[in-house]
Amino acid sequence: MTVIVLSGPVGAGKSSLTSILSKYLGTKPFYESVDDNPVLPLFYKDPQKYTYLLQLFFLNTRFHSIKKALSDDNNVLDRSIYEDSLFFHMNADIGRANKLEIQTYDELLDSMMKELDRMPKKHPDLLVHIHVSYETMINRIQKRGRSYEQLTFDPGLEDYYKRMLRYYHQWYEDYDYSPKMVLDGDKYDFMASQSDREEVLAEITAKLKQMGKLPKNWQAGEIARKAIEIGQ
Ligand SMILES: Nc1ncnc2c1ncn2[C@@H]1O[C@H](COP(=O)(O)OP(=O)(O)O)[C@@H](O)[C@H]1O
Ligand SMILES: Nc1nc2c(ncn2[C@H]2C[C@H](O)[C@@H](COP(=O)(O)O)O2)c(=O)[nH]1
Repeated sequence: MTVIVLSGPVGAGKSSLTSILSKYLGTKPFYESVDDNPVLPLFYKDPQKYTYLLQLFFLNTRFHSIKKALSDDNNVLDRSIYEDSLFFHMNADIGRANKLEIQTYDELLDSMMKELDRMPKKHPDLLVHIHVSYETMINRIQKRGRSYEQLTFDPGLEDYYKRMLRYYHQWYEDYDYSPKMVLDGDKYDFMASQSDREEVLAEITAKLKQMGKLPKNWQAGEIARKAIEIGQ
């Protein structure tokens, strides 16, 4: 049973790579709740008011999806539960949560993590972090086109995203729940370039192999190769 979690800031390419990687490995993808998240647009409109509610919403949905993912055989998750805390504390640091909310959130997260002790496994086998520069992040956010994430919607998002990149830098340095690896999200265009896509997948499978987490005779067969052809 191998659980892979992707991490990275907004627009890094987590959802896209979750889809590609899960098809390639023949495993199940688990996505975070975005389009069906009623609080997300409210948060971007009025972060002061909705930070706490959004965080509870994400924690709740992520917890359910993690519980499912950790009891399944093999799967790939788009974002880790550890990043929830990064987001909440980043927002709290800019004054969007009060002391009581911070304390309640931290205690709730702690209880939920303890609850995961009862699962067949608590942490992923591998964290794949996608590193991107500010320029790449903004280009990808524009390309995806969710209106409330655009700088034109709120110019204050420039500071928010730059802060996010700094917090992520430190977060990745400190992360030690599982083996980890970083991909250069600026360098690889795994959406448009077939060779970039194959290189990224080769990096990940090499790491899994080195960890003994790839079935011994696993190699990309015809089905896997077909699944990762651009345009599939
Ligand atoms: N490596 C990449 N190269 C070029 N475009 C990418 C890359 N990764 C993602 N994209 C594009 O950037 C946008 C955001 O990607 P997405 O996977 O939704 O990011 P995330 O889930 O990390 O927020 C999408 O339009 C996607 O097609
Ligand atoms: N305030 C928070 N926002 C979060 C959290 N998790 C995700 N998000 C936001 C960021 C994006 O606008 C959107 C989807 O994230 P992607 O990185 O997949 O684009 O949701 C959170 O915990 N707190």
